[in-house]
Amino acid sequence: MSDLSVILDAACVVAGAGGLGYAKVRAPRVYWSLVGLPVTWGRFTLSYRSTMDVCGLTVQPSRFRAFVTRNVARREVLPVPPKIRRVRGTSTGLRVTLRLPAGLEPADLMAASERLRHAWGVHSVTIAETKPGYVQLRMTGYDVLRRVRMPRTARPEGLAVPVALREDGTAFVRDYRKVPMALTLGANSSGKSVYQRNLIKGLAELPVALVGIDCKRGVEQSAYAPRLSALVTTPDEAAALLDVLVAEMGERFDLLSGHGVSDMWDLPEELRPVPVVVLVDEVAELFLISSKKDEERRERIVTALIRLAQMARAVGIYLEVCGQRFGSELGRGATMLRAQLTGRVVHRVNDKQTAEMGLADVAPDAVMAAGLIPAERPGTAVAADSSGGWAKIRTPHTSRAEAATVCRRFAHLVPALPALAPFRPHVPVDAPVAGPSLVKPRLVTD
Ligand SMILES: Nc1ncnc2c1ncn2[C@@H]1O[C@H](COP(=O)(O)OP(=O)(O)OP(=O)(O)O)[C@@H](O)[C@H]1O
Repeated sequence: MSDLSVILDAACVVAGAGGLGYAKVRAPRVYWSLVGLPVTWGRFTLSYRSTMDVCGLTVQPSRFRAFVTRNVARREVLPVPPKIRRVRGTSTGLRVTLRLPAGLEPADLMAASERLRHAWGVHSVTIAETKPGYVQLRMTGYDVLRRVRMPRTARPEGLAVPVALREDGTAFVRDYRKVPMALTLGANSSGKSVYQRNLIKGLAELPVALVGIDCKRGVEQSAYAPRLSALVTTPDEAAALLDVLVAEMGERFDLLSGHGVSDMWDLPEELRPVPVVVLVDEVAELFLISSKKDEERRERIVTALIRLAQMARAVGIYLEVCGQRFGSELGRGATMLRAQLTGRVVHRVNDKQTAEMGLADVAPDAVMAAGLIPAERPGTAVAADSSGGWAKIRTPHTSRAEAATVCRRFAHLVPALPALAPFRPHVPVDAPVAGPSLVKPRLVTD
């Protein structure tokens, strides 16, 4: 009898260990919550002081503090690490808020993040400054970018769309009011279209006008036609549409000056024009020319894009440009336009120059990270902006059909914008959701 119970106990232990091993590989979230989090929390609590000490993240307390707390001279008190303000476990890692003592700055912790990662046995440690004097250590227990699951709280709101997951387990949010103009670069099959799909899926439920410029004959964006205020699929149509957008920008500036304000968001809500997001797929198609006649069109397009990129933020017109490369080889105006697109997302690239085109001017440290994105991880990218900060991100896998379904669901949100009416794509009432040539763009020219 006792032999049997021993065997049963052993079987339970083996099954339990096997289950945990399986969970570690197949369900890392579950494994982290059951095993990783308590173990890491314990390890962190027990070794915090000594780890910070060996990593050089302690400072001698001030004379006043030494006297008040210990009633001894400053030199007799041990150096102190940053004060722990809060420790919080999440489904992907551990967040620790620290109050920095005088003499330490966020950069000191950033420089030590690799050492902290090893000390606490976690997948990654990133440091974010939350407010002056405070930082958050964001530890992840496992590789959250292997299978992307967006945080439940990440919802589109205002003009901000959570579009991908960062390496530290938080959502990467594309916020048009903070970064109005952006450029997405990447090699073939690196995940640019999926990035734009996630963006469109989020934008579709917000009160914005969406404008598509897809010179690959609309193969990607035609599926989103029900939610688009305008869609053009050839460079000629794009030139006409961009002229209209520049005229719209002028009218909106007249409105601002009539009300004595310099930004659309300062207008009373009832007077505020609807924000417009212009999504340009494969921007090189707009720059390339094959004849003398094309040259004039190219000039028109480039001038309009530069004017919009330089000024349209204040009147709520935003550019989201996507392409494989975007450098001086595209001709006059390309680098000038690129400089205005300060939000950058660079997917896997074929050469270092492309990574430099996308990142060197805003976040030089990120260039190397973009060059290391593996081909077997499509959708992975480096996101940066002119603040100098950057993060590795990966989009959730969203199919074209999924994004198209969302666009149909929110088709009633297409705002009335008379200027764009001639470019409104015609959507057959009973059209299938994501057929390759779902809609015929309709362009009415005078
Ligand atoms: N986040 C992701 N997770 C998993 N698979 C992805 C992800 N993003 C993209 N993929 C896959 O990678 C492949 C290429 O993606 P996508 O079409 O977005 O690339 P692209 O850069 O737009 O390519 P192209 O320039 O050729 O149009 C697709 O099969 C897609 O399903």
